[in-house]
Amino acid sequence: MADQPTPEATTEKNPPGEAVSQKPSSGGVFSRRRLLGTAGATGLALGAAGGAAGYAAAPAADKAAPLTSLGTDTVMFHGKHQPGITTALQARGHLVAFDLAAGAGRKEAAALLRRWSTTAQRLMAGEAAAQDDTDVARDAGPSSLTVTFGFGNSFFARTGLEKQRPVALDPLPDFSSDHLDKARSNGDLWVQIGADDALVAFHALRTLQKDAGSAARVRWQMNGFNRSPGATTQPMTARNLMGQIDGTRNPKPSESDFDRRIFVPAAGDPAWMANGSYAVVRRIRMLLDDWEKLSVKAQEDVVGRKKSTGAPLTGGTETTAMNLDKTDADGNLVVPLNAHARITRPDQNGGAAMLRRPFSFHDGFDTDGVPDAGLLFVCWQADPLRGFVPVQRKLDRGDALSTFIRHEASGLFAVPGGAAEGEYVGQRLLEG
Ligand SMILES: C=CC1=C(C)c2cc3[nH]c(cc4nc(cc5[nH]c(cc1n2)c(C)c5CCC(=O)O)C(CCC(=O)O)=C4C)c(C)c3C=C
Ligand SMILES: [Fe+2]
Repeated sequence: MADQPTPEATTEKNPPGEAVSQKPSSGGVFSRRRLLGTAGATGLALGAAGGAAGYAAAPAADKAAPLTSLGTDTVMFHGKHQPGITTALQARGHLVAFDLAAGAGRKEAAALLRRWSTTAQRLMAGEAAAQDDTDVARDAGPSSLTVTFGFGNSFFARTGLEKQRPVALDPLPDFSSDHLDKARSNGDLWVQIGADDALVAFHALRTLQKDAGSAARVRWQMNGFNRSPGATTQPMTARNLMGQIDGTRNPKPSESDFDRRIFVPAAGDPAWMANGSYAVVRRIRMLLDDWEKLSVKAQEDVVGRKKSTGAPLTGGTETTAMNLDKTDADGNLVVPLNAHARITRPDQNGGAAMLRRPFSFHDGFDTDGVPDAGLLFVCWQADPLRGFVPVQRKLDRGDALSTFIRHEASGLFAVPGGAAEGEYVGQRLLEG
């Protein structure tokens, strides 16, 4: 099995938050975003850069120097893990859940995952869809397109695979602050699409939806975005719609416990989830009218970090360790007890950790002018009971940020390991 390039490339040479592409032809590693002088990533990297393949390649006579390398950046479909987990944040994202159609079972699901995998592989390589391509992504390279597939709890009963359902897919507990819309939650199948070009991302979404044919129909869809590569003068961790630097303390692939925290072990249970991960998806509305009324100082107390730099309120730079015990001249804790960045720390939650890989969203304004905007919070972990659940329980009991956010939809999905060459995603489940 060809592993995806491991993100060790995020080393001292590449500051936290920088995306790195590997260029297999030269064997060397170069950072596209360093070349472009930008970032907007989570400190996670990867992607093999290659020439734009398939219909993205212009006739030789017309070839002009590319404006940037953004279009040619390619992430590999085949690998130990699925793409879109440790891949640097992309500028555009679609999250979409499908339900199997009445009468569709294991056979139809297997055929669908086979079709989807073929499409994902082709599109991620910059090729056209196998049939009836719409030309929407024509002229563009793969633009770091990733497609990631997952299974929801309800998938297993519908396909007669109950015995294969992981315990980790048991429904998430209710949280007292939840305002969940069931119609926009969960689903039999989940697809995450990310790309640095909006047309490339839409093209993938539409192609995969057409591939579903009569086997499955869309249950819900959410559209998100992040900063575009090249927008900042230097590599930086992304900001969210509250203006905070968000992603600083994500686990790093270079850390020794990264794999253990984020991925199911190769010998894990059930066997078909080897090298997979569990994705928790939450549509979190930000109450921006209230948030924006706060002074910057008050906003910083909510999080426990400086808004401008992301540094802890106890001093230093973005990556300086937070001094949890530091007090001011009046004896008050500098980082308040309910500050979000204090209470979400693994050392305050029995070691619970997750990899946050969100997209921002903005779905217009309500009739009263209130923005329907926030965070499509996607987090990855080897086991939600040792990742999202204990931390969200803690947040539910008293997080300073909770006054300014509302969880509106929720999903939990089992995302199997990456497909080997010649395999489709989920084959070990569907044909095991
Ligand atoms: C249950 C998990 C979490 C939810 C839900 C959540 C929502 C949420 N967070 C921010 C903004 C920030 N979060 C930050 C850190 C942080 N948040 C979580 C977990 C959840 N956040 C964790 C595990 C951490 C890291 C803790 C640590 O290891 O120190 C930060 C600080 C900077 C950073 O480290 O990323 C910000 C800012 C928003 C806006 C939000 C919901 C909309
Ligand atoms: Fe957070």
